[in-house]
Amino acid sequence: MIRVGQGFDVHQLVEGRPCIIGGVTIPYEKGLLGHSDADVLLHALTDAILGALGLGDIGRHFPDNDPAFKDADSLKLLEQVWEMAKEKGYRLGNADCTIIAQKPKMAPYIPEMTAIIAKALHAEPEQVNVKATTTEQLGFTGRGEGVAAQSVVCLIQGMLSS
Ligand SMILES: Nc1ccn([C@@H]2O[C@H](COP(=O)(O)O)[C@@H](O)[C@H]2O)c(=O)n1
Ligand SMILES: C[C@@]1(CO)OP(=O)(O)OP(=O)(O)OC[C@H]1O
Repeated sequence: MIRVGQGFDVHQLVEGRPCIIGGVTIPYEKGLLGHSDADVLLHALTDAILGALGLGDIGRHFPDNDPAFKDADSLKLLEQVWEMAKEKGYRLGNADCTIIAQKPKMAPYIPEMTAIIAKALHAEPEQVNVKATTTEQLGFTGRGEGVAAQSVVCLIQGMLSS
C-alpha cells in the first residue's frame, strides 16, 4: 500500500530566538517563535507523515499548551511520529519539502537538513529533497515577518510488485 500526506506550517520571525530549521541552527539576527523550538520545516514534515498515516496533526499529539513541549526539540517529535509509521509497517518512499523564506539564505544548510531528516526517517539522503524559495518580497514571508514550510511524503507499506 502507498499513502501520501502533505503538511504546511508557519512561524513568526522575532528577535531573541534561535533560527532552527530542518534541525539546523542557522546564524541569523532573528529566530522562529513558538511553544516548541518552532522548527517550521520539521513541523510541516511531521504533519505530512501524520496525514499519510491518517493520524491527525502535530498539535493533536504534542499540544501547544502542554508544558512538556515547551522549547521541545522538534527532531525528537519527528522521530516519535516516525516510530508510529514504522509500527504500522511503513517505510519512506520519498519526502519533498519547501521552505518559504525571504531570508536567511537556506542553500548552504540544505545538505545538513537533508542528512538530519533522512537519518530520522531511517532513509537515504536521496529519498529526501529540501528546497527553498523566496516570495519575491511579497506577503508576510517576503517582508521577513515569518517563515513557512510545506512538505509532501510518500509512505510505502509491504513489498511493491514491479
Ligand atoms: N530563503 C531562501 C530562498 C531561496 N533560496 C535559494 O535561492 C533560489 C532563488 O529563489 P527565488 O525565490 O528567487 O526563486 C532558490 O531556488 C533557492 O535555491 C535560498 O537558498 N534561501
Ligand atoms: C509541536 C508544537 C508543540 O507546541 O510546537 P509549536 O511551537 O507550538 O508549533 P506549531 O506548529 O504552532 O504547533 C505544533 C505544536 O504542537
